Amino acid sequence: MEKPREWLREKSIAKKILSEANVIFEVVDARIPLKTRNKVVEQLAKERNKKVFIIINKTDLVPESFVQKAKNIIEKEHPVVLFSAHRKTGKKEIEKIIKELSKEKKVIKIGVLGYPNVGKSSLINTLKRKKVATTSPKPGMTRGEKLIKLDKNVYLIDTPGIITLEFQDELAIKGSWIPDKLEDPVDVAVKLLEKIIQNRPEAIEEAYGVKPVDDPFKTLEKIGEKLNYRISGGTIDIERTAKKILWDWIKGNIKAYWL
Ligand SMILES: Nc1nc2c(ncn2[C@@H]2O[C@H](COP(=O)(O)OP(=O)(O)OP(=O)(O)O)[C@@H](O)[C@H]2O)c(=O)[nH]1
Repeated sequence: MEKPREWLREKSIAKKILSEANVIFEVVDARIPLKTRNKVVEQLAKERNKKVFIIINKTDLVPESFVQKAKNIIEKEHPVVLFSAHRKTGKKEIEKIIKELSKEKKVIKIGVLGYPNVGKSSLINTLKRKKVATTSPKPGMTRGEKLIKLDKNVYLIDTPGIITLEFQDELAIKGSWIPDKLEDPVDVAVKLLEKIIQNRPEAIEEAYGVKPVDDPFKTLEKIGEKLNYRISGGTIDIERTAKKILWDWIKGNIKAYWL
């Protein structure tokens, strides 16, 4: 099958970074830590013998026991750091890793990779102690790669999110696709609600004050009703409700998580 040009461009960015970097920090989202691991990036790193550290970011959004479970699974393959750019936890551990790495080589270049919106720029800004990378809840805000000097002989390579060949729907559920650009936001919001209902239904009640029902579409309607999103004639504006739910998910306003 012919690959879309976008995919080839991304894969070539990933390849370039993997050849330039001595080591990779792959950032994942603590709410969906296994789903936001990028298999293409990890495979490319393996082929090039580059060590991968998995930085589980946004740990402030999930319980400690959940993230510990994810850590135990991922640690079978790669070293893991539990991190929160918002709370600045895990920073010392990462600095220790960087210190160790710089003992092995004269110049260290760390490629920071991961899906859009997982917090790559936030990680870089935390390590740099000031804002050098643009952060935004809008996925895909980092454009082009950037070399950031962290210390004498230590550099970070900031990158745009690597998503490779995936469907928009799956990306949106990973928080990596702008809801307004989806062809069918209602369908995606229903899939997301289904996941939330399966894994942590109380997150819906916490976010919207609405008790979820087994049927995710009915739950979406109930949320729209509660938000009072209506179109002329008074019927629920399903599409607006769907986009609101997807944005809330991206922004971390819905406290659900799964492996
Ligand atoms: N709750 C929480 N939110 C975070 C954390 N780190 C980042 N975020 C939020 O996640 C969103 C994305 O963060 P960025 O640092 O811009 O993510 P990125 O991976 O560089 O994004 P792209 O530029 O789209 O590739 C922003 O709204 C951040 O405020 C964290 O530790 N906890």
